Amino acid sequence: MTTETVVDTTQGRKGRKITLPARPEALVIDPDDTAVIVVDMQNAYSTEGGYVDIAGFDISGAKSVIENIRLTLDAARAAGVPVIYFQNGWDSDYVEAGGPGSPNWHKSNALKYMRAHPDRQGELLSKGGWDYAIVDELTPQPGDIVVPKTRYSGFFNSTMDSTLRARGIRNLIFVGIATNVCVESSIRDAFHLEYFPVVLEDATHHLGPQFMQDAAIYNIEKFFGWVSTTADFSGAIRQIAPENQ
Ligand SMILES: C/C(=C/NC(N)=O)C(=O)O
Repeated sequence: MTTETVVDTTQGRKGRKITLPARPEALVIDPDDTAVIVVDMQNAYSTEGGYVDIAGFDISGAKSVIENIRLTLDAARAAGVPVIYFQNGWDSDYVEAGGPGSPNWHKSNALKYMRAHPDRQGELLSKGGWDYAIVDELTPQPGDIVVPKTRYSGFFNSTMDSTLRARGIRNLIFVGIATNVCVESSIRDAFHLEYFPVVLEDATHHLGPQFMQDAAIYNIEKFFGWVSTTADFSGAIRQIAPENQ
């Protein structure tokens, strides 16, 4: 069992340092090496009438998560920390979704729903459509970066890794939906690509039973990263906001 109480991600490099309260250890991070990653905050996953709602998943917790993400993004932007959105979906012909030769064809609940309800064909997770759009409460702002993705992990078939490396970003603060699908998938790949992933547990929502949220947070804390909260991140990053200098 580790006896560390603080992990210094800066490894002694010069630069600004803030301490982010987190589990299993607090993290010392350089805000200039840090970005907030907003995972798939689209109508598809957060809004009544969107894909996961009509597919039968419970999204009743999404509204509070949207508010916590809004608070997180306000704090990040005020401190000059980059905000990067993942946006999940495919072209309107679903070529990017893969055909029957792709496991995605067989596992995607959106594709399966549209095959069972042909009148909805072309509506779910289709680029340019309402379901694919970022929710109104979290519209990307000037200077934010939007990275399209076509699978659960934002590090596959996307520009994400080069977008981060080009900016020297190594600490990734994850918020979004779903904790146990695209958030955890992206955190796992971030970890394997040598990033320091942190999830803000009260700014994420799961798909499925409550124990899936608990399991995903356990997995991240124990094996793939660190866990913090909206209040702890906002409080830590506020130290470097220009009005507080
Ligand atoms: C099941 C699912 C999850 N998406 C996500 N953003 O976690 C999907 O996209 O079909």
